[in-house]
Amino acid sequence: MPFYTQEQLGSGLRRNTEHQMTQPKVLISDKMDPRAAAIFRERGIQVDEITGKTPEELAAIIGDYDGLAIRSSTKATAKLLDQATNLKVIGRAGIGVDNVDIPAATARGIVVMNTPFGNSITTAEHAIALMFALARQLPEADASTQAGKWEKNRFMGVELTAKTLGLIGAGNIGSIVASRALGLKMKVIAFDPFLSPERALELGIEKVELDQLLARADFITLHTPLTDQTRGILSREALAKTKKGVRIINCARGGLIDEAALKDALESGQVAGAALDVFETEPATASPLFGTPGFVSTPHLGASTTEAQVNVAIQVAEQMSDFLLLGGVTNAINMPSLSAEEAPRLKPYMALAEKLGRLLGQVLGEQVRGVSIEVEGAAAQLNQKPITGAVLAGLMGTYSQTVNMVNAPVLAKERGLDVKEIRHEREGDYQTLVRVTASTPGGERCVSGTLFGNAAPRLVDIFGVAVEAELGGHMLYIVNNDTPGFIGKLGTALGQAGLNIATFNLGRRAAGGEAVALVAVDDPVPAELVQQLCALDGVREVVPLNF
Ligand SMILES: NC(=O)C1=CN([C@@H]2O[C@H](COP(=O)(O)OP(=O)(O)OC[C@H]3O[C@@H](n4cnc5c(N)ncnc54)[C@H](O)[C@@H]3O)[C@@H](O)[C@H]2O)C=CC1
Ligand SMILES: O=C(O)CCC(=O)C(=O)O
Repeated sequence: MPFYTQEQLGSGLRRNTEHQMTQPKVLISDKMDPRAAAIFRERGIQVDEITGKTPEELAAIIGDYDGLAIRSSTKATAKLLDQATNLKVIGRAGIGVDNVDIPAATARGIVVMNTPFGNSITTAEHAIALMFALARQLPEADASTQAGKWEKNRFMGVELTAKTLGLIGAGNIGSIVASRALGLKMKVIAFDPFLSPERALELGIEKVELDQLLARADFITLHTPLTDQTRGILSREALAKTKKGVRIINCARGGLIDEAALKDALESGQVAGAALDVFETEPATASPLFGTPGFVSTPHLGASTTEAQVNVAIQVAEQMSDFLLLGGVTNAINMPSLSAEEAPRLKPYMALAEKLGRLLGQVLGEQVRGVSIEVEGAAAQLNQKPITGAVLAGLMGTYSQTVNMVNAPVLAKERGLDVKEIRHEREGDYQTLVRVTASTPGGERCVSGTLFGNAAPRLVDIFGVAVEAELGGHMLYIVNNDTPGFIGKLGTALGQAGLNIATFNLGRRAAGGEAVALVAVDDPVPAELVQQLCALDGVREVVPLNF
């Protein structure tokens, strides 16, 4: 699967093993609102809903699918993805993608997308709900009352008004929590190294360092992803620096808080209350924290409202369908976005770019040290990233079976390929042009192409020689001395080898100088014929090409 071609994406069809065209197939492997499956079906995608499978059971069936729609239960590990031989897209109906091995997916050319906003209000509301639960000890009071105890004097709460809320992480969800907390007349401070002072001002919150937040906050709520920097951000040492009697809420990810240290801090009274929706190990069916006074928990319910689940189900199904049917890319973690509206306009450019990359890869091989991709005229109005991805996929596709637009930029970087992007808004000789220049030890070599009728890719220049050729199927690239009679000899050799010529395109640097022929033939060119052609008088180079 070197490149998601028109056949693989955008036509709504896919090749099955018998090379027949079939509908794309999606597996929904976690419990999801039924609207997701309905959307896939409405858009002509086959869908199976198979939930609760073990990793081994999932590995046995995943090879059948083009798309995998998940929430947080399915673990898309490298081991599972090894079996996912047809998979093109993983859609996470939610925000956190820590259950997906992103580098493994990228390396296999699988786009990973999430739905970053569909459940954020719901999760922010859950954090606020837990803050109230802690402030007024609602779970304990409820349990006691329903046990017939009526312990009115046991449950003395605290007001939220005028208290300081410390946000760790003020992104999507953190900023919604801030707005709700400000409505409750709390003072909000935030530790987030990526929060700009302007944004803090706009949110009406104070940006502080972590130690200041620990020292000042009456309530702390966490809203960061789990990364190497945030793991254990509320460590034993950090908890010791908090204001005595602080209350802590975590609706983000388990692993942000040292759970053993939290238990000790609750028992010592340093922390008056803690509410966790997320745990280091999930499902958390046992935890030393369970039963600790002041501890409240929910089973990762942050996103569990009807509204949020409908939002994320619809969004993930639409995004995955757009990708599988039209090539549109929205909210991808490992690929630049490409809207479903942009995708049809970009598609012919991506086909052109892929062919130019493939041409360079086949002619120059391992000599290519870097590429510069220039877009000119109409092409410069478009998103250049997909064009670059397509050039790289074509270039590296000549020696890698696994490269595609998704993993090409990463693979290029890994291989030390220097990639440059240049944009010329003004038209040159053509209304639209893509030029790819490869740097090689022997100097720069450049090919250019345009679109005829805004749709049909054509090569217009190869290494400084003007030609006009459609790149497709089996071809021969021949460089020879421009002498009378050469074309006749070439035609005879091809005819004797039983190879039918489909199209013949010629160009030359100067009369009597170097000439170039691009010949499209109906069948693959046998190696013996290449040798025979190399031996013809005046031939300098013969390269069989496949597109
Ligand atoms: N409990 C649940 O069911 C749900 C949990 N979540 C989780 O909530 C978390 C937050 O989600 P969003 O707000 O949408 O993410 P976001 O990406 O919009 O915000 C994360 C914020 O954390 C900040 N951040 C990153 N590294 C940091 C560090 N070292 N120290 C302090 N701040 C740092 C970022 O700058 C960003 O502002 C994620 O972990 C997500 O997976 C999301 C939805 C539901
Ligand atoms: O799908 C869920 O219930 C979990 C949501 C979540 O954790 C997320 O979106 O990051």
